[in-house]
Amino acid sequence: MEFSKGHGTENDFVILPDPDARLDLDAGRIAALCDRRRGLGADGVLRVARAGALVSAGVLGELPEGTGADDWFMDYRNGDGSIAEMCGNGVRVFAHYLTAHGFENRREFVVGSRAGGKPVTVHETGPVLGEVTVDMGTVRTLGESAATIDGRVYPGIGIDVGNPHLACVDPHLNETSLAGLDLTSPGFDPGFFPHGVNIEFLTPIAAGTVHMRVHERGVGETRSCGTGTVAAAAAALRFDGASDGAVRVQIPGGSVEVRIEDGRAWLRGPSVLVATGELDDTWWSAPN
Ligand SMILES: N[C@@H](CCC[C@H](N)C(=O)O)C(=O)O
Repeated sequence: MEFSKGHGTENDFVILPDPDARLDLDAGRIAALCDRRRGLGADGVLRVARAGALVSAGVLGELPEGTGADDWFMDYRNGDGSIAEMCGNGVRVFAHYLTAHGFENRREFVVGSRAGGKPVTVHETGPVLGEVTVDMGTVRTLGESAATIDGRVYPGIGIDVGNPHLACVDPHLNETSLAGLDLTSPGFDPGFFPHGVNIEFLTPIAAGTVHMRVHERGVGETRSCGTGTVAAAAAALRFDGASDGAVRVQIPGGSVEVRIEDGRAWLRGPSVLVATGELDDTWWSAPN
């Protein structure tokens, strides 16, 4: 069974080409595959399948908005095996993979996701390096909430980018103090976020840039989160009393550019394809 491995600003994924949606991606298998000791190791899995095939296989109940049956669908799974609606870094890596591996000849096309079809523009696509812009769609503000770390409260704003985020802009944070935060298990209000939440901690905008770290639902702290960078940019602009603008978001794994206009966001950043190989079928049928 073929796999590839790739990352977007060090948010890493195992990519499973499965155009006809034949694979059984149960949570135990995904968790074993993503485990950094007993599996290949990754923050998540991207299954590459036709949207129509996923509907026929019963993985999707119906075609998501803006997605055609022949569109490629990013069937995203978190490292713990849970399903998430969207992954911003994942879409960039997915689009790069499709073009670099001959699944797609166009440079502009739609990638299906559970949060709807996401138009992409592939600026560069080499065997290793890619650069992609994703039209992330609507950024929806959910209201004020807060995260806690070691009893300290970080006020934040709930933001829906297809998946849920709590973006906490703290004017007392700088790059150094941000690096010192313990993001093992930040607290949040489960009444506000009944399905869990991705939590971003960030500095205000200075010279067009924010510094951000993230704790992802279903994974833990990651080196980057694309949807999280969009939520962070929206929260940072709002902190400055603005709604539109371009923000460079610096994360531990690199940096990306987010542009927000009239409540819609675009995410531009790199993608790296690291390896392609074969998973052992015996291991896949009973991972241990
Ligand atoms: N890393 C992703 C987000 C993946 C999903 C997230 N953990 C969730 O459960 O919502 C990104 O780049 O956006």
